[in-house]
Amino acid sequence: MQRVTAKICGLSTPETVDAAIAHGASHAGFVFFPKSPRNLAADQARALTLRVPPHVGKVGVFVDAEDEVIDRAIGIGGVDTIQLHGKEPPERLAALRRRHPGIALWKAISIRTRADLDAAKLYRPVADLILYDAKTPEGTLPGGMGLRFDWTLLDGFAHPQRWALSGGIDAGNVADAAGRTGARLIDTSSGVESAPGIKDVDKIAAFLQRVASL
Ligand SMILES: O=C(O)c1ccccc1NCC(=O)[C@H](O)[C@H](O)COP(=O)(O)O
Repeated sequence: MQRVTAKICGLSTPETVDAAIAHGASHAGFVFFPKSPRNLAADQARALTLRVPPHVGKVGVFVDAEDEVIDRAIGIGGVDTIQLHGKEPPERLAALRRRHPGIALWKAISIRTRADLDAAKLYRPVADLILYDAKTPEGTLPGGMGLRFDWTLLDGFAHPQRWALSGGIDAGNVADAAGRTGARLIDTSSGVESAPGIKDVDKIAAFLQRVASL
C-alpha cells in the first residue's frame, strides 16, 4: 500500500520550514490570505520557499484571491501548487489552469454533512486533488481552525479523484485519521502549533515521525 505523506501548512519561519523538510514533509504550505495569522508578504514567502528542495511540493493557499495575488506568489519562484480554500467555482479553476499551465490545482471542500462531499464531483474535470477540510463557523477563517469533521462521512464514498484529508489533525490522532479514512496525504496546521499562527518545531517533528511510522 502507498505510504502516508504529509503537508505542513501555514509555515512562516525559516526554522519551521527547515523542520518540516528535515522530518520528511511531502508538501510545505504557505498562506496568502491577509485575514490569516499565517499570511505571508511576498518577500517573506520568497525567502521561505527558497529553502524548500525540489522534492517537496510548495503549496500556496488562497481564498477567493484575485489573479494578481496568485501571479505574485508564483512569480516569486516559489509556489508549484495552488490550493483554493474559498468559494471558487469550477470555472475559476479552469481559468487558472489556462493562466498557469503546469501548476497543480487543489480545491478544498468544506465538510459538515455527507451531502457536502458531493461538491467534490463538480471539481473532477478541473482539480488535480480535492482536500477535504472541516466546515468552519460563519465569519471565521475557512481553514486553519483546528476543527475536524466526522471522518465516518467518508465511509464508502467513491472519491472522484486524488484526495487529501485535513482539519484538526495532530500527532495524537493522525494514525486514526489515516487508518479510518484511508487518506494517503494528510494536511495539518493548528495541530503543529503552540498558538494560532505559531508553528512549533517539536510538534512538527513529532507529527512527521508519527506519519513516517504509519
Ligand atoms: O491556515 C490558515 O490560516 C488558512 C486560512 C484560510 C484558509 C485556509 C487556511 N489553511 C488551509 C490549510 O491547508 C490547513 O492546513 C487546513 O485548513 C487544516 O487546518 P487545521 O485544522 O488547523 O489543521
